[in-house]
Amino acid sequence: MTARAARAGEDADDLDVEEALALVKDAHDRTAGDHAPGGHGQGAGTSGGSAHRDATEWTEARAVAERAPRLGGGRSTGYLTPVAVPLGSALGLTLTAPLLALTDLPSFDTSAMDGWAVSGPGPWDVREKGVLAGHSAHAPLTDGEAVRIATGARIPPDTTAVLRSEHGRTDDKGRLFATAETRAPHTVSHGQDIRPRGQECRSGDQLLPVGTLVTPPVLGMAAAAGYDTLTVVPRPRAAVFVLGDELLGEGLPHDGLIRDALGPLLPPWLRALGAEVVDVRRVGDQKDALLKALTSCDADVVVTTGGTAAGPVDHVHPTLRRLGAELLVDGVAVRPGHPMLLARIKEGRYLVGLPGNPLAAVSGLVTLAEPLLRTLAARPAPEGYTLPLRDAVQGHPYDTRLVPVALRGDRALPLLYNGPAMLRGVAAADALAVVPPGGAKPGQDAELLDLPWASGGIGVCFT
Ligand SMILES: Nc1nc2c(c(=O)[nH]1)N[C@H]1C(S)=C(S)[C@@H](COP(=O)(O)OP(=O)(O)OC[C@H]3O[C@@H](n4cnc5c(N)ncnc54)[C@H](O)[C@@H]3O)O[C@H]1N2
Ligand code: MOO
Repeated sequence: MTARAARAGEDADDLDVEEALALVKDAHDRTAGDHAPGGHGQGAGTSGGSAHRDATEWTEARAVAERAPRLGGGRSTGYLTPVAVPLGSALGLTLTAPLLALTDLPSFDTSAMDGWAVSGPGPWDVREKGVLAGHSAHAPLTDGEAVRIATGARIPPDTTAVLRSEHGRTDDKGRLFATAETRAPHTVSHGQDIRPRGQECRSGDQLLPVGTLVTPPVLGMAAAAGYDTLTVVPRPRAAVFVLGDELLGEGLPHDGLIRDALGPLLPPWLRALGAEVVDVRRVGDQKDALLKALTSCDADVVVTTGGTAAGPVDHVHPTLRRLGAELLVDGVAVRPGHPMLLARIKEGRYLVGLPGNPLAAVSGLVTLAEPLLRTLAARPAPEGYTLPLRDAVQGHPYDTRLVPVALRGDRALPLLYNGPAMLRGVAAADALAVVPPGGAKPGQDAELLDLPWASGGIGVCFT
């Protein structure tokens, strides 16, 4: 680390979130549509020349990606073949069968409190040996008898109620009395503090419907109801191929070479979208390199970065042609990211081609990879929502713009440094705002796409 980097690290320790945001949010007289102080180049919202001639409209592109697995032969549901997995591996997956109770819950009459199981009205003679949770049946109580009982313990037959420990006292002869706190001393209401068998469910009851996302409480519910495994849609297997000979895996940029920003960004983001990342590779710019990489990979979804345009070493389109792949989306009317593409390589195998510019790649990820993976994994669609934008956002004349925003109270604050080659804005963002062609005025409602970790949802499984 250089002295300067070390100093920056020290400074960063002192920054709170607001200060960090001040580095990327609107300040002074810049409009939120600017990409950077003095920003030009890097393609303003209107950059990139004229719209791609056959570009698919942004909403339609997402719909095509979502539908693709349902239409490509194979399973009409679109999702992958369900498997039974141990509870410990099911978090974030979707149930393909309703969760039916395998037992009554509680499965026996249970004490809800620590105290005494009593039979009939008090006072009661207390039996010597108490009842602890996890022990099997005890002898029935006789009228006027009590036994010490723990929360969760099985109720002895002929118990009429449980008297909480703080509501009873024993005299020196070991006789138990209900104290004044029970309002009507000597009596406890029938069934008090007993959880009857089947109170929550009977064996066979439907606890959760098909399509439920497995969350931590679902895992707990399934375990309580007797499950060791759950039948779920497995995670789609994704591979990441990072194209470009100009990319470095470590160190500082030099001699026209730059750091690969997408190799570190994509795998955890794909995991947050529900994928299992099975392969991350750098693929060189030689003519056959991508073809070779694709033919040696059996992932459900291959995500490539770079090489989508028409430059001399942009191999994605020619390789797809050589493979006889079906192009489902070839360019989207969105900025950044318009050269993104989606192809079906063969039945059940997809390629999402992300542009090389890093924010353009993020745009392709949320536009094409997210809905595709969602259908393959049978995950529920995120709830759409809108918030008013705090500031105006410059629009593209024809294309939708995706602009990093920070959520502050009930407003979305557009962030600077949102040019296609920049990650500085999105690195501080909570969501991407969908800005329609022509732009948005201050206070105008914008649709927001939460970044998968920002909502604190189940997407936060990076493992
Ligand atoms: N004549 C035209 N040129 C370009 C157009 C166009 O319409 N006509 N579109 C521009 C737009 S918009 C984009 S986006 C890019 C897409 O290009 P590619 O997908 O072919 O990507 P590359 O050329 O390989 O790279 C573009 C840019 O991004 C950098 N890059 C690539 N990979 C990474 C990475 N893993 N980490 C960091 N940076 C990366 C690369 O060095 C380039 O600077 O095309 C425009 N050109
Ligand atoms: O405008 Mo490009 O699609 O840089 O992202």
